[in-house]
Amino acid sequence: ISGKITEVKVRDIRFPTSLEHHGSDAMHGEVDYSAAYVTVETDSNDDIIGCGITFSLGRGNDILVKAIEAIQGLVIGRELSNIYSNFGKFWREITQEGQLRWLGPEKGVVHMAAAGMFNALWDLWGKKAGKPLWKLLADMSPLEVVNLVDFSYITDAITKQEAMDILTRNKTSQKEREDQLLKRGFPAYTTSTAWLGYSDETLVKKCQEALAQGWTKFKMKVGSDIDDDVRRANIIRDQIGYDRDLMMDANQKWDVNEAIEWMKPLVKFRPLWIEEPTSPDDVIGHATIAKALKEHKVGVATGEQCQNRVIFKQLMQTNAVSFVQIDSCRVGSINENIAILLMAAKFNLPVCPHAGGVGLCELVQHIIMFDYLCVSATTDGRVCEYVDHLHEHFVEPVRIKDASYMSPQKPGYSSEMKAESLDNYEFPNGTIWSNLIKEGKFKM
Ligand SMILES: C[C@H](O)[C@@H](O)CC(=O)C(=O)O
Ligand SMILES: [Mg+2]
Repeated sequence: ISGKITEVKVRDIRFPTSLEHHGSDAMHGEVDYSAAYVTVETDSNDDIIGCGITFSLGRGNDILVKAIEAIQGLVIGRELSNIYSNFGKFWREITQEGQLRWLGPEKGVVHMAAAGMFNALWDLWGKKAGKPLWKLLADMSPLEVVNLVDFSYITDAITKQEAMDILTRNKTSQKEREDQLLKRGFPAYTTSTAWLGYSDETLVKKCQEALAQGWTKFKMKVGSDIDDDVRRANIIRDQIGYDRDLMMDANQKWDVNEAIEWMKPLVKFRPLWIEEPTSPDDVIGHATIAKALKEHKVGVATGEQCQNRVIFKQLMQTNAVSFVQIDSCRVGSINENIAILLMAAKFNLPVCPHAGGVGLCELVQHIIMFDYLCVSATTDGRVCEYVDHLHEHFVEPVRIKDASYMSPQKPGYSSEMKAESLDNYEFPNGTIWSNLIKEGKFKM
């Protein structure tokens, strides 16, 4: 790939989802799904622009924009051939930059900023290669994949050679899985039916709509009030029955012992997992909860706010996680997510990605499809989250058929947003926001 990066732009894009309580949970009451939206331009004459996002809940999205601007200078002027010929090395150069790393390292705003930048660089690579990213990755040799990854701090859990072995053993059967993927897609579950701020009537209506659309796996929010959780779980089980799967998500609400206690009246609803029962940094706490819930056959899921591959490693090493929830915008883009997929394969744990928000479904579908084709090589016990909001703003929105993600076909990472949406939802001066502010519906 020839050419040089000439420009990186970042925009603060926000959607007023709080107006209808979409996205609400026990810790994040009123949220405005937002994207720090990155575009990367080059000096080639092909009009191709790499588009990437990183995700936030509204306030603070401007901080993400600033953090991405802080790495702009490290990217502008770089030759594409130099970046992509050893992408793992370039990833390390950016995430370990001697001054910026003090703000992380590899965690929080700076790491999410790196995710936004690398997501745009991945989109650019896919578009230049003329392939959707799942396919670009799937067509790489095991060695090329391994070279995308920074193995520092995880070699006690997985070596490069072990990663090569995992990728190599799956190559011969890859074609069959690709045929399956193109026909059937990758299995999904829905979270859109049971946000915490929805009334009981909305809950029933949304469950019925989802059942009519063929959904078989559902996630509900818990953790604000135990009686409320029991009532809502009853409503949902009444609607979906016990042949379908139900997952529960506490979004970090509890202390460790509180989580174990709180789950006691909920285990009778047979949740497949309890998600984020406690602080995302508490590895031992997750292990304690997982051990206590094992007899009830309730797994522990976590990852959407897991800061990097090191914490994922520890969660896996200590049996603290039963479902690994990678996220496309929290850790350092595809490069770091591949490290997590490889560790999950080594520890024999299913990866069930976190998605939703704005654009998270569009992006993470590529990663889980690559996992199916080249890393785990199975869909057994695997399911990718789906949330039915804001897809209309994307040039290639996700396609769901029979409760499965159908594989994206356009070149790139499906991360490009429509120009009109960007203009309307730019914060605070886009038309949507200036009207809301004028009408007094939003306070700065
Ligand atoms: C604040 C977000 O909507 C969060 O509740 C999403 C989440 O936890 C999930 O989708 O899982
Ligand atoms: Mg969650």
